[in-house]
Amino acid sequence: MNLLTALDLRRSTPSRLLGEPAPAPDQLQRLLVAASRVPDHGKLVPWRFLLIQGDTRQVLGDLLASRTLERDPQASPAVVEKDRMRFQFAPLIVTVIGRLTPGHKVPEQEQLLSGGAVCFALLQAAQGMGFGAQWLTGWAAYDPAITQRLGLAANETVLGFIHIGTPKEAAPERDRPDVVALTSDLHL
Ligand SMILES: Cc1cc2nc3c(=O)[nH]c(=O)nc-3n(C[C@H](O)[C@H](O)[C@H](O)COP(=O)(O)O)c2cc1C
Repeated sequence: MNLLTALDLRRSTPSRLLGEPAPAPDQLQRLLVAASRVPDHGKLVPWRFLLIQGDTRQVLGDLLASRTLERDPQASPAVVEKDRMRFQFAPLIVTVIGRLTPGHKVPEQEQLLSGGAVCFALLQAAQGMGFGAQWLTGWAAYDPAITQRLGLAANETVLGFIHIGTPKEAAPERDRPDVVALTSDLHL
């Protein structure tokens, strides 16, 4: 399949539809290498990967559940359970962490964009290898108590939790943007 066709066929597989098997270690390595081939102004490599897999997913889910109750003691059991399960479906979550260099001549926005490109490339690479994937953040990506437990430094931020696994069923399609309506010519 050529690249253009692959782009046309890309879609997310919701994490709840993802299961075993996960990419094997050599496949994961291959995915990360492919995803790292992104534009990077200043060659800062302003991102890194943190893998969440195995029992750690359950531990993290429990952490999210207790944090939810800490943030809102009135949270319903359904909400708490949803948070407990967030990392339970896909067997592998690749956390893409932005590592910003403040004050650099390359603006922080561009550093973040390079990391965003990594997230998107990872989705494409996973699908290209026959896996399904979804880019998720959710409140946990921005919660200081959680990001501290993930080991993020002060200049780091979660750009995405990329859930990867084997689709249990075909991913749903959704309406796509009307590019004609979104496109105009510059007239000066
Ligand atoms: C930065 C970012 C964060 C996202 N976080 C969430 C999320 O927390 N929950 C969610 O349901 N979708 C989230 N999405 C949307 C999904 O990744 C995905 O786009 C959506 O499931 C539609 O699938 P598609 O990729 O086939 O368009 C996020 C997307 C981006 C770019």
